[in-house]
Amino acid sequence: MAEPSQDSLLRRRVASFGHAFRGVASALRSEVHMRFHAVATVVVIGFGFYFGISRLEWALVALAVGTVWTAELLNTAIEVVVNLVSPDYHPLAGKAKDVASGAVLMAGFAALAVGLLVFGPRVWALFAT
Ligand SMILES: Nc1ncnc2c1ncn2[C@@H]1O[C@H](COP(=O)(O)OP(=O)(O)OP(=O)(O)O)[C@@H](O)[C@H]1O
Repeated sequence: MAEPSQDSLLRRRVASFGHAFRGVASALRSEVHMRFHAVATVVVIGFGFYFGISRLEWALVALAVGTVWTAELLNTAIEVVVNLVSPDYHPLAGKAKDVASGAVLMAGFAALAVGLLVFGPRVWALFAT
């Protein structure tokens, strides 16, 4: 069997990126929580520039933001699959959705901790002066 050419491998990679971005756009359209994360991300990036946070702090913020987006996207995917395979009530369907939501909650707590540690003292200093 002939090896796929470099050209067709590249085309497949580009197509995969297209599918992935379509997934993010689709989740943004259907999930109000995703839109909330998008707004929160813009606000956090704005805060980062405003307060001139360090390179390491940017890395922590990027990790926190990325983790929340990842958890929310996986939660959305799980919800969609559960609705597909179990449109009727089933305790396991409920458990799958609850556990997936739990992942978003945990990522949110971690992001909150990063936000408070990085921005908390700076915001506090603004009001204390
Ligand atoms: N098919 C089902 N069988 C049993 N319980 C379900 C089922 N669908 C939903 N549930 C229960 O209802 C809760 C909310 O489900 P729903 O599909 O409304 O998610 P959601 O509120 O849209 O989630 P999110 O807020 O993360 O978008 C679930 O976490 C689960 O406890």
